[in-house]
Amino acid sequence: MTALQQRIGPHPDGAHLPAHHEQCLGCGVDNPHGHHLSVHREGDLVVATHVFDDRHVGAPGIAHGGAVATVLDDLYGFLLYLVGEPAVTRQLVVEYLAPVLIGTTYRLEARVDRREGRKLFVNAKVTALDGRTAATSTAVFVTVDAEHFTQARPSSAI
Ligand SMILES: CCCCCCCCCC(=O)SCCNC(=O)CCNC(=O)[C@H](O)C(C)(C)COP(=O)(O)OP(=O)(O)OC[C@H]1O[C@@H](n2cnc3c(N)ncnc32)[C@H](O)[C@@H]1OP(=O)(O)O
Repeated sequence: MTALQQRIGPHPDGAHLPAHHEQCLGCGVDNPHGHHLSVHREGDLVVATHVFDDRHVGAPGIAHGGAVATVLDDLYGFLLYLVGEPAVTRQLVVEYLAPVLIGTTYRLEARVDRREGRKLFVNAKVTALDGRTAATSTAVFVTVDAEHFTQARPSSAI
């Protein structure tokens, strides 16, 4: 079994989900520039509790929109563990409803809305602990085979 197949699971409800790989910008524990996203499964949802820090600032005190998009994109990448197949982002849409504040705790959650062939239509939201939604998102992911991930470095495997 490859490392990718092992990561894909299955994973039971409540389980902590493995990072995509150690250097992943969203979730890799060894990436010093990364968000170190920690994600678990809640039924059909993938969920993270997350705090943006000073490395991800845009306007003073406010997370950069690209950083928020990065984290949402990576969170979607955990849905592949529920789907049971690797998939990659084809389209990512973010609605920034309110500033996402540096040093503030947010709940991030994502789910698969529907599947049509290889296309996964997914959605997500970023909610402050007082219940206010700071961002919503939709995306289209497309399932791929394992060879997709060896295009850049044929000898590498994830
Ligand atoms: C452990 C695994 C690691 C996972 C890491 C996750 C990290 C977080 C997520 C990411 O950051 S992924 C990185 C960013 N994304 C990419 O690098 C993907 C780059 N794009 C591609 O490689 C190709 O475009 C892709 C593999 C996604 C699709 O190419 P294909 O040639 O295989 O498919 P095609 O272009 O025919 O499109 C597939 C289907 O999607 C449809 N489609 C494309 N864009 C669409 C769109 N915007 N909305 C709706 N449908 C869309 C398209 O019409 C078609 O529908 P049909 O199958 O019904 O014909």
